[in-house]
Amino acid sequence: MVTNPLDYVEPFGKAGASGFTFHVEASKDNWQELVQQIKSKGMRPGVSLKPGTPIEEVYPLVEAKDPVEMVLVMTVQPGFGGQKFMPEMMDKVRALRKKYPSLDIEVDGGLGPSTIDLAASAGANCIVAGSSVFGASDPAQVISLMRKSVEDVQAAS
Ligand SMILES: O=C(CO)[C@@H](O)[C@H](O)COP(=O)(O)O
Repeated sequence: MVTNPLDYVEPFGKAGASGFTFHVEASKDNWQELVQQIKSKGMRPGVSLKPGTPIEEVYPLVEAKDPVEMVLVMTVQPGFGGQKFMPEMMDKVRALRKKYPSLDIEVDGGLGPSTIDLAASAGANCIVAGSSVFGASDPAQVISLMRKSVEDVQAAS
């Protein structure tokens, strides 16, 4: 998380990033400008929220005339890898999926074989995973397992 995301839009765009996700907590006063700047640099805008932030805070950004295209629900406190997944964050994912059936919903923190089904069944379709992949003896197998969990939920809905 950075506290001044606007400062990073241009350098990230120049570096070739395809998406730019900023924290709603760090952009209360300028998220509209941020979204416009991100799009003007050819990147896809997303918004993230910390575990203590109510999900309702991102609704205006999803429903704006110039909307974000992805919501990232943090399932740990932002900062470092290897933390424990917070299952109670799935209430936020469920609320988002119910309200926005085709929105990209990402989860980040503590995702792996033991937590992926909870996230996928709640409606998450983009998964950030660090420790479970990089610490695995067979990373490709862990990725396949998680992809299948998401695909199985999508196929059933
Ligand atoms: O960096 C953070 C949070 O800021 C981590 O959540 C990683 O993005 C994912 O790491 P694991 O939890 O999968 O180890």
